[in-house]
Amino acid sequence: MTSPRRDGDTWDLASSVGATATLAAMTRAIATRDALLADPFAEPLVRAVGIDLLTRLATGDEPPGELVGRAAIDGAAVRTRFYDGFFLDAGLAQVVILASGLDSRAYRLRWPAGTVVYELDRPEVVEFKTRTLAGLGAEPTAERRVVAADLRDDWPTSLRAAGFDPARPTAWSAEGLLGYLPPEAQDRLLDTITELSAPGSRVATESRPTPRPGEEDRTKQSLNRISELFRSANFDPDMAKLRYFGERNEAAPYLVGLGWEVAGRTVRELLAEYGLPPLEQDALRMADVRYVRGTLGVTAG
Ligand SMILES: C[S@@+](CC[C@H](N)C(=O)[O-])C[C@H]1O[C@@H](n2cnc3c(N)ncnc32)[C@H](O)[C@@H]1O
Repeated sequence: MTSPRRDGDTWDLASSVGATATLAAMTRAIATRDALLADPFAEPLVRAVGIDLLTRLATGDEPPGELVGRAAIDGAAVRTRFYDGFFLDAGLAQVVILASGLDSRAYRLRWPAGTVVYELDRPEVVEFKTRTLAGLGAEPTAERRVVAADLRDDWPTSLRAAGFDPARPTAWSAEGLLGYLPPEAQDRLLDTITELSAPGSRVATESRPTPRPGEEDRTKQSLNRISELFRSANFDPDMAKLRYFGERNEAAPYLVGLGWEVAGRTVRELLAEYGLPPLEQDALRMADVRYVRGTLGVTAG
C-alpha cells in the first residue's frame, strides 16, 4: 500500500490523521475514568465521532486490554496535565492551541478573565467539535475563537482574521502534532510561531530525540502491531502511515536557535513527578519524549 499522506490531503475525525485526535480523546476518556485526569468532554466527543470500537473503549464497554496499553493511558495523563499546567502557569490572555483536535481545554480550564483561546485545526475537525459541544450544552470557559485552517497553508492570515494580535504575548501549544507534519513543515511552523510571538510569549510542544539507527523501523513495526490489533477489532487507523519519518530537527534545540529559552521534562520524569509508575513496555520510546516549555525573552524574537 502506498502512503496515504500527500500534500493537501484532508480528513475528518474518523479518517487519516483526524482519527488520531479521536484516539487521543479516547485515551483521555479512559484516563478520566481511572481518575488520572478530569476531561468530562472526552467520552461524549468520542461517542459523537461514531467509530464503534473507540466509543466502546471510551465508555468502558470494551476493556482497554491490549488495545490501549497502560503506557498510552498514563501517557495521556502526563501529556494532558503538562499542557494544562503550561497554560495555567503562563497566565497569558491570548492563547493559541494549534491542531486542537478534540482537546476540550477551552471548555474545561479555569482561564483568567478576559482570556481569548484560538483553536486551530482542519475545518472538519473544529466545526465538528463546536457543533458537538454546543449540542451537549457545554459553554466555553474563555472567549473561544475557531480557526479552520491547515497548518501547511497560510494559517497566520486565518488566525489574524479571527482577531489574533501578534503584538500581545501569546501562549502557544502544538500538542501531538509535529510528527504529522513533514520535517520542513515542522521547522516552518516553529519559525512562524516565533515570528508571530511578542516578547514574553510562551510555547509548549513535544521534542522527540533523534532516532538511533534502526529505531524508526522498530517504531513503524510497533505502530503496525497496534494498528493490527485495532484492525482485528474492525477499526483501521494504519498509524505507521500517518506520521512522517526521516531526518528532522529536534524541536527543543530548534526553538533555542530561534531565541526561545527552553526547559523540558521527559515523560519518564513527568510520570515520576505525578506519582505514576514507569512505562513497562515502551517500544515507541515514549518515555524519552521531552515535553518542553519555551519563553521568548524581551530581547529575542
Ligand atoms: C494526534 S491529534 C492531536 C490533537 C490534540 N492536540 C490532542 O492532543 O488531543 C493530531 C491533530 O493534528 C491535526 N493536524 C495534523 N496536521 C494538521 C495540519 N496540517 N493542519 C491542521 N491540523 C493538523 C489533526 O487534525 C489532529 O487534530
